[in-house]
Amino acid sequence: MAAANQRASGMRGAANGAKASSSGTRLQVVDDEQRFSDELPEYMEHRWGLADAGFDYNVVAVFGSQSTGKSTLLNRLFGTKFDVMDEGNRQQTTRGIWGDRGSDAMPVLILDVEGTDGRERGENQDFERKSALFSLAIAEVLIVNMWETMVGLYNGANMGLLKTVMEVNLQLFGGRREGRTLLHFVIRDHVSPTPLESLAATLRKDMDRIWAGLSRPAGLDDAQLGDYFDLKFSSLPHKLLQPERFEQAALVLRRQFTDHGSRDYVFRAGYKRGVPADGFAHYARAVWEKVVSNKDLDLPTQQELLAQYRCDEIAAAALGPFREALEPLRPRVGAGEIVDGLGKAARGARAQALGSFDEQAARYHAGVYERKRAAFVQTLDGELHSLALNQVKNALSWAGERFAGESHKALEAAAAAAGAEGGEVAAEHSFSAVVGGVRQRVAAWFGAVVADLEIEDAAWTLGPEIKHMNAMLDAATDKLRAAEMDRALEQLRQGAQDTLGETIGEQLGSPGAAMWASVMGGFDAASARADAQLQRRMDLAEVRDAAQRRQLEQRLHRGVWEDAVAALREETTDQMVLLKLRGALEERFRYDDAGLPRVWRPSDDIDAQFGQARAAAQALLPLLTKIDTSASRVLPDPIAAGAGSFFPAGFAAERSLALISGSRARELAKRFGREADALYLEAKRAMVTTQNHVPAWVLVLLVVLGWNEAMVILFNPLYLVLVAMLGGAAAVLHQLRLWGPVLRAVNGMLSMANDHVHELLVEAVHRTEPVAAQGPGSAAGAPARRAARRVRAAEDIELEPLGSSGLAGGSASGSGSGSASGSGSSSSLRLQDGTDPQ
Ligand SMILES: Nc1nc2c(ncn2[C@@H]2O[C@H](COP(=O)(O)OP(=O)(O)OP(=O)(O)O)[C@@H](O)[C@H]2O)c(=O)[nH]1
Repeated sequence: MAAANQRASGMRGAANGAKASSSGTRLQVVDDEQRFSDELPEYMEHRWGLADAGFDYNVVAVFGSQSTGKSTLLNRLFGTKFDVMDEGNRQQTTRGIWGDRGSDAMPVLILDVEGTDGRERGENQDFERKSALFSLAIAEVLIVNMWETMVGLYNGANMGLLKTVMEVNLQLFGGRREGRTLLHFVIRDHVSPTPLESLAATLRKDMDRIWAGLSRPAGLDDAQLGDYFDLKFSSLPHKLLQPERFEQAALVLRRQFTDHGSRDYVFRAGYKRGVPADGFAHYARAVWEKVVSNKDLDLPTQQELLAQYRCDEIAAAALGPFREALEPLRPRVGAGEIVDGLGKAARGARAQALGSFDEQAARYHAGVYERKRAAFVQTLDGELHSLALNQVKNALSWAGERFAGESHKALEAAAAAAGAEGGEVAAEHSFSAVVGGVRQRVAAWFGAVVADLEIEDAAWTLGPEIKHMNAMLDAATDKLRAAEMDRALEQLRQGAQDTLGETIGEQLGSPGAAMWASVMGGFDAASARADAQLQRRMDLAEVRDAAQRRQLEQRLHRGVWEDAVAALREETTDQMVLLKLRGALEERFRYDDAGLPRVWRPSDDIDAQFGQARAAAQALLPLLTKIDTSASRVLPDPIAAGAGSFFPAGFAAERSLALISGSRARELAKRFGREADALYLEAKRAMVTTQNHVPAWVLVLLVVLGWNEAMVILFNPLYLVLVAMLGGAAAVLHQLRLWGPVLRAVNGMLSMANDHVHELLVEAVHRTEPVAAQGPGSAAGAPARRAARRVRAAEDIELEPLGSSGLAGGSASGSGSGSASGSGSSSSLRLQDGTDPQ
């Protein structure tokens, strides 16, 4: 077995040089090259199942010379399987420090320590001191194993080593160490008649002597051995010579380690190191490293270090499930969802994590635990705060949308209700009532979301988010109010436009001197009504700021004014103005005072009538060129914009008055003149047509006188054929619609003939001029003047086009001379029969 153990000792762990046994549950905690095993935590947890034992476990170590049956004793007491030296090959069996758990679920961690005085180590006592010091520091019970024959010996009983170890122990772990250590002396091969008490007394004296001779650190001068150690003594018979008694005594001794009820039960509460099982591995390593480095070590400080380490470990372990619990919720919140029950889940995960932390970490150094707990809480709450803020952000966004959406709907419903009530907004449909109601609902919903996320003892609160939400709702309300006022302005403006448009259409439809007074009266009434309604709408919408109210009033006034101006401009387009002027002209010229259409007779003074009617129509044009606001009681006089004015600053109030520019007015006057001329000619034609009507008796006379000629034609084949041909040609022309070109050709021929006659006449007049010069009263002069008038008339009649500007100027004088009195007027009349209308 020793060989096997050697082989085991010879193996080097890849990580730390220490190794586990190839069989069983033993672990070489410290190898013979003083390296501490990395596997101890794993053994504590899985192989030995001690990690969850809390404080309910014990640590036992053994101290003694090499090959004094230490492993044999431990195996008997705890059912372990530490290697025991082969009888036939006496050499060191245990190298380094081995650990194992007691059998039968005994919650005892046993450390089998390499024996002292080993041949293999020689003079080098370094390891045996360190291992002894380590055992003394971490074990509650240190079994000091020795042969009976060693009792009383100083070196043989390892008293020298024990002294050194106790001395260093005092220096390293002195002062404030917690828990004493039981030094359990087990005397082997007790075969002499010397009673155990006697042997114990000897050893106790040796211990006192050692203690007295210790060099103590400052402050520990009065420290007693009993302050640090309890001493207990047992003996066992010779294993080889008295095997049965040995086994029985070993069983009795075992009960001292297993029987809680036994009076000799060795594990007392006072020996506890205060290290929970799950922190033991770390603690043991820290002690070993301190022992190896031999630096100053304060055990409570070490416990603090341990506590820090363990608390961090526990916190990290508790953080895992905490994050796992919240992990599915994070992406949902990140995607903008408002996760139902997030607060509950968060609080649950937090409580679980803290509970788990408290359960394990509370066993450690109180100060460290409190600090670490606070840090852990901070970590948890930090993550929860971030999650909560994201949820609140989503809720905020949703609250904003919901507020805007519901408010819009409610306002539209209110507007519809107001429409049904004839535009009057009832208080319950007012902006403040409608939006206030929605806001209350949204705020309550948001408050519930926030309340769900609050954590009672968290360092943060979501109060600022409520403020944020209120600010957001304030801003959204302002926006809605502005939109509501825009809508109100639009409605009021529309209402004003409807009534005012009617007045404007009516007044400008038949313009007159009182037109502007009526229009302005309508404008004043519409403005005042709209203003009164605006005041009410502003009150209902809680627009309280005076400047804001003034601004809205000005916007309304400007809007109503602009609509009025737009309507006026529509009424004063070129077409409309010409229509109005023509209408005015026709009304006076074509209709009589009774409103009946005139039928012109030769006796009528058509020129005078025309002149008066045209003058009256032309007088309307200046009236339409500019809005006359002088009759308005509402509009400022002079009309202006700016602070305190009816119109907002920047509005070109004065310019808005102009309807028709000067150049446009002149152009319109020309066009109207031409249209008037056409009307005049039409009237003239109508009179000529009346005048040229062929009387019935002429027709009768024509039939009577032409009877013979008709008979001649009828009964003369030549004439008949000729008439038939002419009739056929006329029918063809009519069918082919060629009368137009034919008539134009005839006209051309007539025109040429006319020119020729004209020349002849002029020539004849020139030849008769000397006769006419004899005096106006001469008989020969009268036909010549008539001929001359005919010539001038003929000249005038030929001039085209009809109705040039000369008519507007010349004829406006109302001279009554038919064709503008020939005073340079280009207005002419071509009569098909070539006669002068006068
Ligand atoms: N005489 C005697 N021999 C014993 C007793 N117990 C064990 N032995 C023998 O002593 C030898 C050494 O026993 P171990 O248990 O290996 O001793 P150890 O102290 O563990 O040895 P190391 O681990 O090498 O220091 C073995 O051969 C045992 O059989 C005992 O009580 N009396």
